[in-house]
Amino acid sequence: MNEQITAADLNAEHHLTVGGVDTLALAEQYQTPLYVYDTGAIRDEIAAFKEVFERNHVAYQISYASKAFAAVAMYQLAAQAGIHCDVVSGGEMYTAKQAGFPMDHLSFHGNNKSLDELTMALDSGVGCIMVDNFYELQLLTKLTTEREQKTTIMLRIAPGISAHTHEYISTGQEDSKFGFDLNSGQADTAVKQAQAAPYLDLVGIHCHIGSQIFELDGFKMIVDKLITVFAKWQQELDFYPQIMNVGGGFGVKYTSEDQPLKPTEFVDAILKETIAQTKALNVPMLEIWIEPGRSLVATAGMTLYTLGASKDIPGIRKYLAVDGGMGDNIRPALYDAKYEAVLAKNPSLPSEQVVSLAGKYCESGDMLIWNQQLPATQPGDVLAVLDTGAYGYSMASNYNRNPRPAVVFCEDGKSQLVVQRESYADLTRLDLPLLTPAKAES
Ligand SMILES: Cc1ncc(COP(=O)(O)O)c(C=O)c1O
Ligand SMILES: N[C@@H](CCCC[NH3+])C(=O)O
Repeated sequence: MNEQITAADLNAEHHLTVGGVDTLALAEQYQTPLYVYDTGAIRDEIAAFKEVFERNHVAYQISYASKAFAAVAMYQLAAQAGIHCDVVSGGEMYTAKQAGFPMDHLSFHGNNKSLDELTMALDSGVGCIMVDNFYELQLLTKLTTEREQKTTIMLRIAPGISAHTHEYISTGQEDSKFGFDLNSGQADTAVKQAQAAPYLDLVGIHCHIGSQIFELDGFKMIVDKLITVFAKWQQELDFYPQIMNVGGGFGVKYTSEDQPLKPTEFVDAILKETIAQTKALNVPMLEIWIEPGRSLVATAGMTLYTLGASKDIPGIRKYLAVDGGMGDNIRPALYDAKYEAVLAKNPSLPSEQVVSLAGKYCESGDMLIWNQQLPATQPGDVLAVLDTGAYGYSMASNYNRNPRPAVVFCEDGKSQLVVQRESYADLTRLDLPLLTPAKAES
């Protein structure tokens, strides 16, 4: 059996369950493709992060990076769990607002926030703006001065440290579009400008080195580098950051080949390094913020698909096609990301075939999994692709005019639809007919 599934995940009929709900019943009730989440697992991850901070007696904030999975119900779950959220667009901010999320618990990120988005953040009382560049700093200084509105900010710093991950999801290196460059002194200038802005309250420094990180080194390096800079800023600029935000990026296990540390082990190491370095450099102990996205939701989610066509090329490969693909999970095509799938009706059956799981989109690259071992299958069987909870639904598209799937939350044996399946009518809702009058036949 797939090592990510245990006997406890199967019910008496050997069907795969999620949050105690039978996945075959979910496929039947809500149709496929379907994103399903074990929300108890998300709550457990949040509780585990809190426990590490509390065990180390460090003041903290957990800010869920909602780009990983944003929906009204997810912001509500985050609010129930008492954590903050990050948003990176007017759309995410709006969704959080619609969810009734406390806006002062939002942080607003982005490397090109528009005037409209910044105004929306100020109008709705967003808790902290993560200023990314000089253009934004000037815009925000002007806006807050005109409005005479005190606004809490942090500066996002590019520390010049590369994380060992896919280059598209590595963000901390010097050559990055995000943040004020530390090594060239841009960050020092930004601190001075923020200090001079009458309505900006610079409470801390932010840094995020990338996503799906498996090693501690990068995190330890940013802690060391930031605290060294903080010591310098104390002396030279009389600037004492209260908060050090180390971002997210904690790697998760997608396949049996992945051997990540537990997300909480990353945090434990970050806290211990911070305690040691602040003591060593005589910097007051900092409040630590983290921004986990993937690690809160990835393994709590899976996607259910129904098998359809197959193509067996003798001596080459057997393709099995599912009723979704790159429109609901772009990660394999975009990052060569790996996933594993199981047969929902009995994940413990022995493997009888090696297949490659194709999507239904008009692209040869629309492949979800290469070389997956599976028991015997037939059209109509439900497959569960595991660990799709992060950057699946949130990066979904309507490519080929396929409606996006529904999302269902499951917990304690009960399921709840939280995002409806798009309909064909939804697809044309924003389309307008051609205005040019038909040419008269001559
Ligand atoms: C600023 C920032 N914070 C947090 C995250 C969340 O990262 P992850 O989903 O890898 O935890 C990201 C995405 O990489 C990010 O850009
Ligand atoms: N979307 C990426 C992660 C990007 C993180 C955003 N800064 C992924 O699926 O892995």
